[in-house]
Amino acid sequence: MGYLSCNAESAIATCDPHFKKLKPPAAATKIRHFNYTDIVAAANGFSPDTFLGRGSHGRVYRATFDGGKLLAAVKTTKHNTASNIKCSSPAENEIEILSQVPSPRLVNLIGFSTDPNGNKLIVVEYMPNGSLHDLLHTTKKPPGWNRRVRLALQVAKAVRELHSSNPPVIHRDVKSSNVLIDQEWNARLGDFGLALRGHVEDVRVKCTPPAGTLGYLDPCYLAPEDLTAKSDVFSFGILLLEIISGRNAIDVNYSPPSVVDWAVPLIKLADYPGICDRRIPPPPEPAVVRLLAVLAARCVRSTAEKRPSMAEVVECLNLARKRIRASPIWKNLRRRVARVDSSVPVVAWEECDENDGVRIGKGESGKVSGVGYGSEPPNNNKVMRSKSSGSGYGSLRGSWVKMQAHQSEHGLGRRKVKLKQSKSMGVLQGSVLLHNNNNNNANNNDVVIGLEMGQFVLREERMVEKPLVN
Ligand SMILES: Nc1ncnc2c1ncn2[C@@H]1O[C@H](COP(=O)(O)OP(=O)(O)OP(=O)(O)O)[C@@H](O)[C@H]1O
Repeated sequence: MGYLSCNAESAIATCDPHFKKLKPPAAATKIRHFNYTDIVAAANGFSPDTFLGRGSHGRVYRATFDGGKLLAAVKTTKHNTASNIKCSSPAENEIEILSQVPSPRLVNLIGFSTDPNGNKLIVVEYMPNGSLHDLLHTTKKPPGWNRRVRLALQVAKAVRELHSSNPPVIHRDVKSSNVLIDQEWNARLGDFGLALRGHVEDVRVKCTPPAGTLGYLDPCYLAPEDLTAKSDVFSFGILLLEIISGRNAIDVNYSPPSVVDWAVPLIKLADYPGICDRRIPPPPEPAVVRLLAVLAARCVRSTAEKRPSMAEVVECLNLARKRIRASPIWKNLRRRVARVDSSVPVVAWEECDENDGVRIGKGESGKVSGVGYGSEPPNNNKVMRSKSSGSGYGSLRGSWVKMQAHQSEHGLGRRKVKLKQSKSMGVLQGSVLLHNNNNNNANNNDVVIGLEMGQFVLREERMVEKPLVN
């Protein structure tokens, strides 16, 4: 019983079994300075068969170094001439930050190079299973709840690690396309082009204009001095809503298009099934969705100070994960799998779930291809494809933000949509107690989530019958 809080900020290495399984990052070793000609050869002359994708700063290619021993991703970049502010380019920034905070939770830096035009090339660890965006929005078989919670937890731990490093790192671009999936299907946070390392009072942090991706950008972050770690918490909240609902941060197939404006009112009404991804069966424990939904709503609250810290977010997600794994269905599944093949270590199977076996369709170029959805969005227009396009830049009160437009094939054919900034609706009024909808499932350990005046309060306690009092 009691409010959730986390005092385990520095306990990653000792308390987290997942961490122990992770290999030490390549970046823990020396950062390499590659010859440009070696990079060209390793990426097969930047041919289409090595092309992985395109971002707002350039193209990404698969490259093989050291006689086939090292598989990496090479990010080509161009200096952003649109900005008249004297600062390092996103590529230089990424190299600087990633070389200082190697972690098995991040897409680590292996090395860098410079092309004949002076543009930087960044060599990072290769992530063979695409991005979380691909996994959520373009796979035939979207991930189930266990996998979703596990991925959310891994991202949360990555952001917590950044925030607790000294000096802290604020990522500023937490979003599903910047979460890549490694060989063991672990989530890794990448793309540090916009990240800032330093204390809030540091000159560099104070002088850097706001930046981020529309749809994920904290509405409180309008001037350099507004930046705090809570801006990453907001973006993580959007990501969590995306993970719960399977819909994009901004999606014109929904009304309202912003996931915050759409989901938070439903969460206020305790309509948790209403925000769940309809392509997958409901979670074995209904309380898990409540926990996730309320956590996401707390993260996107309009008052930054009232949002939880990433340490608290990790604590909540740990609780959600434990509840899924403690459910009878999940225990049965593990027991049955262990019986079928006793030679397979249970730990390996624990990472799978009811929707495992996700395969990402690859086009000729090796880029993940779009696949039709198995269910319909609320407006009953069948979405055949919902895919993040390359980002452009737009001006938001004098600052530069990436605009992540979502193209949709929607009866009228493909169209590009100009997006509006998403607004937070995190502040709640009124006092209400949200009971478990399915009383048959109630037991002494049920999670009861209370909504109190103006704020979400998350408690784990025994089932109670009367409303919470302030
Ligand atoms: N380390 C990597 N391993 C494998 N694929 C990668 C890697 N890094 C990026 N990609 C792929 O390359 C594509 C472009 O990535 P990039 O990070 O440049 O842009 P983005 O995150 O999609 O968009 P933005 O630049 O707006 O943040 C993505 O589709 C991503 O899946």
